[in-house]
Amino acid sequence: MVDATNSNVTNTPVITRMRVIPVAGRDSMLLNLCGAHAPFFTRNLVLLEDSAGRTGMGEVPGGAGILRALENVVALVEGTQVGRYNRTLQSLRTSIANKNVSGQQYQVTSAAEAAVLKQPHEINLRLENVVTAVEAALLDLLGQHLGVPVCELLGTGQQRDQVPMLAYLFYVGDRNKTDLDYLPGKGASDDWYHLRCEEALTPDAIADHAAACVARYGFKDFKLKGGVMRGEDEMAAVAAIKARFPDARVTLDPNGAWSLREAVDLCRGKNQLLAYAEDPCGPEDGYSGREIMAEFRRATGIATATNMVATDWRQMAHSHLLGAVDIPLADPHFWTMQGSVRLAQLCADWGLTWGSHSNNHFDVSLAMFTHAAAAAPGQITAIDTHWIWQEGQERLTVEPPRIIKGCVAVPDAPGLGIAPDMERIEAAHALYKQVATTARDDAMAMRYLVPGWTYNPKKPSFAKD
Ligand SMILES: O=C(O)[C@H](O)[C@@H](O)[C@H](O)[C@@H](O)C(=O)O
Ligand SMILES: [Mg+2]
Repeated sequence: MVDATNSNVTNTPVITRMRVIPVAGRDSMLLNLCGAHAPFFTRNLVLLEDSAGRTGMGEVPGGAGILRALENVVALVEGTQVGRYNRTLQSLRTSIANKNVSGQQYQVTSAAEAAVLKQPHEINLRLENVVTAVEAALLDLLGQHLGVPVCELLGTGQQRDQVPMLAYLFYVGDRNKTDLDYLPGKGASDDWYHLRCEEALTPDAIADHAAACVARYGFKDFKLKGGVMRGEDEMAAVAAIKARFPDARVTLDPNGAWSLREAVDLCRGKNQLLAYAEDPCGPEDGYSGREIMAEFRRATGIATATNMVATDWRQMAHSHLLGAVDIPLADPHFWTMQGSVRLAQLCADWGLTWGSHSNNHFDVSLAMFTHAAAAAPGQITAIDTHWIWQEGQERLTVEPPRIIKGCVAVPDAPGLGIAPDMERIEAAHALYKQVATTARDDAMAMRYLVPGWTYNPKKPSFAKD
């Protein structure tokens, strides 16, 4: 009898080398509930080489914990067959679960993570990040082997040719008040390249950012990161965007900083302004974030989105029973690419709308988002991407996907449709070695603007008392 597990009897290529490369890129002083982005962000890159001489790529959040976990699974990936990618991913899940990754330190970097850290889901998110890095690279290789784009290998295959993205706007702090190494935007060739480096704290400044983004990328959808100013001021900023682009879909995401009462007061009757509300409120008074979001939704009639209260299947089930969330933001980096598309299939059948959350990322992740969204059936909402803050100055691939008319065209090329630029990758790795601390720390930069500043999940970070 033939041993079907023997790699000699089937003919998909074998993984000959797995490289895990931590990389860093430059960022602006973006404000959020957790503080201000430092001048550098980090990511973990996985490069898989196979016996056919091809390279597959995957990118996930930075941080020492994920890096170490990825390094620990190299032996489980090398020597495996590309065609048996699910078996390989399953062996990763088992191995990581057995090693109990929760024992490692994981630092709060964002409100989303802060909420998650209070719960055991932290473990799942970490595990899925590790799995996704390898999954993306394996799917990239399988797609190249079969001659089809990755989206054809996900769910029921490619559903669209264009993936809508949103303009992810932030309040921006004044980098001149720090001695940190933020890049100046002066003299940049494009309005947006210049503006994204300059202070933006008023509704007008935010609307100027929106306009510069539209001019460069043609967006029709906007999201403002809130949890920074007073709720009224943030709603005024949304109104300012809407005044310039009346047909646009606009949302605001204070990362659960508002109380239920505040959120209802701010949003009730604002259906003309807000296309939906992203995590307007969160857990309070002994009620879970899902329960509070459900109450918000009933009280305002405004659709809700989240990357905080429905971040895995178990939370998703509770969320659905409560009627808490219309738009789960199923970021493939923590749902896995296959998991994110499975959730999209469920959304399509259950009358929900699929979307995706993001963090600062390079162009490999942009390709991963694009393929997951391309395979999402039914109606989707324009997906988050931080890429506009990096586009034009950062890249790890030869030719990054481009945002044109608010969309990324789904590549026809096999795999993820990207090719590594090894020079750029080495440079981003060198930068990492120069600047990386163990984890992202948004409080550090914020303390330049507000001495002694500390994180409070229920207090906008930059609002005057
Ligand atoms: O500051 C940021 O980049 C954001 O707040 C993210 O960290 C966050 O995860 C966000 O994208 C979100 O939607 O919650
Ligand atoms: Mg969010």
